[in-house]
Amino acid sequence: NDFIVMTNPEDISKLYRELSLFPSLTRADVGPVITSQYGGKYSNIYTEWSQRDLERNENVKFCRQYIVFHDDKSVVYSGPSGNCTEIKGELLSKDSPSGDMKAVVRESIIKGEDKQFLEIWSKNIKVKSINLTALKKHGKVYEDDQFGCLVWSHSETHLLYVAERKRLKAESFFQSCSLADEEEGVKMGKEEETTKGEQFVFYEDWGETLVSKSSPVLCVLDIEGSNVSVLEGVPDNISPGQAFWAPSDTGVVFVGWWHEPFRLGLKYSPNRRSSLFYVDLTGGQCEQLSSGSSAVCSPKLSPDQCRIIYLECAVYGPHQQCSRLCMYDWYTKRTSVVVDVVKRPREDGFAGIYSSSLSPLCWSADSQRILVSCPQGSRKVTTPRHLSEIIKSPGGSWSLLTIERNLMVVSWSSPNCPPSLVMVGFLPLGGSREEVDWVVLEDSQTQPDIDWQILNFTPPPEQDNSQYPGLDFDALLLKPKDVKEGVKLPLIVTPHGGPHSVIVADWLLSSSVLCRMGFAILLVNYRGSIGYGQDSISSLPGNVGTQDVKDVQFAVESVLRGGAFDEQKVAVAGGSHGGFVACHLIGQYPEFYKACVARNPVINLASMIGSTDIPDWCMVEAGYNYSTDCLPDPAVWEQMLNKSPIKHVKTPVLLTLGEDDKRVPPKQGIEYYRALKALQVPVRLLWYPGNNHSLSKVDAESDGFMNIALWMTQHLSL
Ligand SMILES: CSCC[C@H](NC=O)C(=O)N[C@@H](CO)C(=O)O
Repeated sequence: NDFIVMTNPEDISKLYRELSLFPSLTRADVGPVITSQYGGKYSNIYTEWSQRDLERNENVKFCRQYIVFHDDKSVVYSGPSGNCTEIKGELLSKDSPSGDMKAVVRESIIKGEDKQFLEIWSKNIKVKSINLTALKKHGKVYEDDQFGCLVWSHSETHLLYVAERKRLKAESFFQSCSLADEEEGVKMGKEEETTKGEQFVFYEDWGETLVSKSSPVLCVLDIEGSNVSVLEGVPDNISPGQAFWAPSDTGVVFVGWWHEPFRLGLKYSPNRRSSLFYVDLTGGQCEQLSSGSSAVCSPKLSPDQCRIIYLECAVYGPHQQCSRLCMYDWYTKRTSVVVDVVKRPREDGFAGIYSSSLSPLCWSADSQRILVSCPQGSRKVTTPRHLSEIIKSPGGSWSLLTIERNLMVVSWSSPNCPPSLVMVGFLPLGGSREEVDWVVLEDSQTQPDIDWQILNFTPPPEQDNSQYPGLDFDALLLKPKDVKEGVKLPLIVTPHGGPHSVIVADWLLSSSVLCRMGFAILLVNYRGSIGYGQDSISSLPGNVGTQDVKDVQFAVESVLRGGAFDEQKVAVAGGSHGGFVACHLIGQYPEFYKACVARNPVINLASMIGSTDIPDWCMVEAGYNYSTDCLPDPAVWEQMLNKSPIKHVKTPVLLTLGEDDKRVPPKQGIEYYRALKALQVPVRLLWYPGNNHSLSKVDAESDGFMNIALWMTQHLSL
């Protein structure tokens, strides 16, 4: 076995640096159709990208434009127009529907203080710059993809956005206003209203990644008068977001999340009670457009402004579920289900919709079809409304960035191809069987040294789920290419988090670097993952720590039987619920795994329920129903403890924890660290300040990767 795994830290960091250069596509907008002086028609395509900058220790955002000549049915010529430009300080931006203007919400530090501005650009002039901070009509503008939006009215005279509700300045009962403050107030012509005794009042927030987001309000800028107003009429017990202008700009449609009796984390949790609402601009009346007993998100108005499509799922239960695609008819006020929940994958392969956000534009030009990108097993595909028309795609993952007048912009990537392949193509007419003629705008660099495949597994009869029998699952296997015969590779097993999420055949930075170092990586989509039908999802709650763990072990042992891997050099790594599975694996199969890495792992469900932003998750995954008024019950706690991985362990563990994680508080990892120390098991703990659940800040991610790689090489004795 003369195969050498890369172990030198200098070489590993060089490789990481090289592969981390590939940017990812975050957005694409198609501009209006322009007719050139020679009669040819073209549109500009604006794209935004994100790239890690290891030197500056930040993710940089940049844009690049392309020009696409077409005849409304096919692309005639396309190419980039100009080079990339870095984007700084822009929180939100949006071109007006005609393409004549652009709105930007910008953050700028002035004299050491954060200020927010709303800018209007026309041609090459910034025609307005409104200091939103000085106006004091509201708090900070929401730039997140849960609530945030920046939307032009159809008339292009108003802009709609979401911001934190204004809070009165809180003062102590014992503090008198300083002379300087008073003078400043008098100079500005407005003395700020203050309130006493409210300084330390607790404000609930919406949890992980949405801390400091508590009470959003809908705001409208009247561009002509530079006047900002906060919309009235939204009920007080509702947090509004994902808003857009109703047909003819008569009012605003939005998703409202109930925040009573208290807020629960929203990130990765589209199962929160919410509804579609309409607030009328003249009377301020608010109307509920969808049932109040489900969870809805991502409403999109059709180009003919007659219908709204949105996603719907059940409240509570598994956090990610198979969604229903619903349609609300603006004029008949009737709602229909366009695509229902799919329990088992159908004959044609369609397994249901698993998404909590549709693309910003997803309608065909005739307002008859919808395009959705979502996982179907280990692949991510884009499907039009008629299911038989699933666009046949090569392996890998397709993401729809936008569709405008039937011109689709997609990004494609696979485990050996970074996601810079931007393609455009026209959606064939409804009913036609024509294939899409894709044109590549930005090519990508395939990694010839990485081989990958999708493996399918049928659990053995004794591990079948009696309530949901006959469920299969699959896994992605990445291997270094062209390994000599007889060479046995070290194997890193990776269960995903969630548990109701999935690893699709996408570009995965850390897996590709580990693969180039000489490891094989097995990423297992155990039963309970999304993309395989609702039954698969429903089969896991109550069985966490057993079904997921056994599926992963079954996949690993099946792969090892193939003889291509070194049974003495198997390690496991996972984050969050994936960390829970990893820690269970080393507890349940003590001699099998030689090293373990866990990022923000769930260690003890019983102790986590009181500190996570999603206590319902602990109840549901332990097999119980959740209600907001449920009080601690010793029998439930006993079950939660029994299902947790804090057991006898011999395997060395590397823990990577985010100080600001609201989802799986780092105390979970500390609990495990202490147990391992007491057992005298080698453990190393990395503590990342300023990081939350994902540990995705550039320095935490790159430092975490290096430590993981070196932990593996050390404990697999490479
Ligand atoms: C109470 S923590 C639940 C686990 C967590 N689920 C949702 O946030 C999790 O596993 N997260 C995954 C992403 O889905 C992760 O990899 O962080």
